[in-house]
Amino acid sequence: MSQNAIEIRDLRKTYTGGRKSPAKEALCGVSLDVPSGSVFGLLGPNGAGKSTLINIMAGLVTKTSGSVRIWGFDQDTNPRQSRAAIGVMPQELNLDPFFTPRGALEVQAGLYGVPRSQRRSDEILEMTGLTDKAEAYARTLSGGMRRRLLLGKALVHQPQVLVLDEPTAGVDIELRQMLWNNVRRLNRERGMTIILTTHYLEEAEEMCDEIAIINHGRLVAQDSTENLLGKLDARTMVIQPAAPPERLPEAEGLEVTHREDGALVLGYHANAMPAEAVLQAVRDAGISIRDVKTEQADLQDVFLALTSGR
Ligand SMILES: Nc1ncnc2c1ncn2[C@@H]1O[C@H](COP(=O)(O)OP(=O)(O)OP(=O)(O)O)[C@@H](O)[C@H]1O
Repeated sequence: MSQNAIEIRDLRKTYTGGRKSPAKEALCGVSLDVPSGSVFGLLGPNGAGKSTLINIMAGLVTKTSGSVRIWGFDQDTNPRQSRAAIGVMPQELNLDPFFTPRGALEVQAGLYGVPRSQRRSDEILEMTGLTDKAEAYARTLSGGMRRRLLLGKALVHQPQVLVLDEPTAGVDIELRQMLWNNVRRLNRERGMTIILTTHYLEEAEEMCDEIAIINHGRLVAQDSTENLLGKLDARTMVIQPAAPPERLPEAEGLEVTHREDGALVLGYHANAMPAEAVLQAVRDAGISIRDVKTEQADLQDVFLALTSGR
């Protein structure tokens, strides 16, 4: 087993256009490593290329060029093994309405060549909370139940890598909790590598060890969640002076603006300048502080900084 669950090199995808639509370059040379055992977040604005990337990994979309290795198996030279190593929970609730959950799991296991003796339908139904509905037609299942069944289907062949495409988009809090608890358990107890896309940045912040941000078909950042948040270390300190200042604080790397309401807005980078140094610059300017507030970056800021205006 390689150290990386997924290794992608210079991956490109151009959707060929039709008579009315021009060709679209959805991925413009993406290289990406997903460490095995991690919970990995793939983030980006709409149309960035996330689904294209996931669908190529899943073998559902054909790449234009580049290479994809899943669990050490190259997609081109070892298609069967690389496909067996990955399970995908898609975004769309595409289920055959006339299958029961148990039937759908059995068919999926059959497609992956899982021998009957090794099928785990009962266990998966239990895990996804569908035991009671095991024999109900899929068309009678609620949206939440369908989503859980899609998770179950992604797990029938016990893949080492589980990919979740927007698993919690539009789902209620209870189902979201259940999905995340399942995902955490699969990651912690079975060491399964999890790759997910989400629009909920707090969710990525909470769940993911590592995050890649993609925009316009290019990777714009990949790092541990902690480093990514640390990198964008822009801070703002808002100070209400006790009296109108005679001069403004000065220090290298400190940006100062004076607001109409008298407040001083101090912009600085926490990695280069501790808050104490900012306060010292304020005191050095002879300003006594009536009130102080700080704001720090969250993933939303990182995301905006990396994806806006490009
Ligand atoms: N089958 C297709 N034919 C032509 N263009 C496509 C096709 N699928 C996607 N695209 C285009 O490729 C680009 C990337 O789309 P993709 O669905 O991968 O983005 P995404 O990041 O997953 O967005 P979303 O979050 O909205 O799902 C978009 O401009 C999209 O319009």
